[in-house]
Amino acid sequence: MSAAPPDNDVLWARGIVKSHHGTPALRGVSLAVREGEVLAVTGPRGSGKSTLLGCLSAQLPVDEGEVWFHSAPVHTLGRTGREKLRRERFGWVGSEPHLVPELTARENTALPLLLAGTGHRAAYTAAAEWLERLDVADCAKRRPAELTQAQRQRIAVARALAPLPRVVFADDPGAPLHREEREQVLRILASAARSHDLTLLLATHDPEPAGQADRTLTLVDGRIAGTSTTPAGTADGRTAGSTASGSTAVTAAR
Ligand SMILES: Nc1ncnc2c1ncn2[C@@H]1O[C@H](COP(=O)(O)OP(=O)(O)OP(=O)(O)O)[C@@H](O)[C@H]1O
Repeated sequence: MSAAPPDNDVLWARGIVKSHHGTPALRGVSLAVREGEVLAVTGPRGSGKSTLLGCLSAQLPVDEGEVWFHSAPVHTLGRTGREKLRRERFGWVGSEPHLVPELTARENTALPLLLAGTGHRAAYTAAAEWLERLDVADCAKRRPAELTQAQRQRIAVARALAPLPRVVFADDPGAPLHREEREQVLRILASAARSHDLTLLLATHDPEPAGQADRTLTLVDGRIAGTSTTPAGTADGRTAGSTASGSTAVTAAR
């Protein structure tokens, strides 16, 4: 086993191999994610994006390789340790919002805070603030069935961000939305992560959201095929510094 990764890397992985029931999904992926970075993971359908986010977010155990969250070796944790890490440090936004149908938008947003032991008043105040930031404050008292898909997805983003996790994983969060809504949700997600100094990993098969990211990794067939960086201070889709990389993935990813 190697020593813990450098302090300024919030996530660090080396040689991740992962198969689903014999189907290879990741074939040796290495990367480092800096604290506060917005990292996009792109690639065609089936290239391994969801599996990579699953392994990095402690949802899926790796078959081979190492995953570190700061100085904690995630790859050695059992199921309980992985659940605790996810609950306390990570946030997740998927392509479906999966809200609790019986609860209002505000109650859904407050739920992870309440489960983590935050007091009722503080949890509901934070939930209201996040709904406001996500521009869905007027939905606070409505239940998911009364809302549009775009509103539900914004509430799922508010719910993920409200506990201020250290890392937010977003797996194709714009997938069910029309282009304009998708771009808005991704922009809000990226800017909320930046303003609260959260690290954001955003998986998508759509190359456009890469413009919101500091850096973009491209996966092809379970391997990192390239990485590109967005010039400092811009998040408008201009990219520079592309590399094609396989065996030098760690160097390229830093
Ligand atoms: N639960 C599963 N059971 C079997 N095979 C799976 C499972 N999940 C993923 N796979 C396979 O693993 C490979 C990588 O899938 P993954 O979902 O990680 O890719 P992806 O890039 O996220 O795809 P998409 O853009 O369609 O979401 C694919 O070949 C996929 O069919």
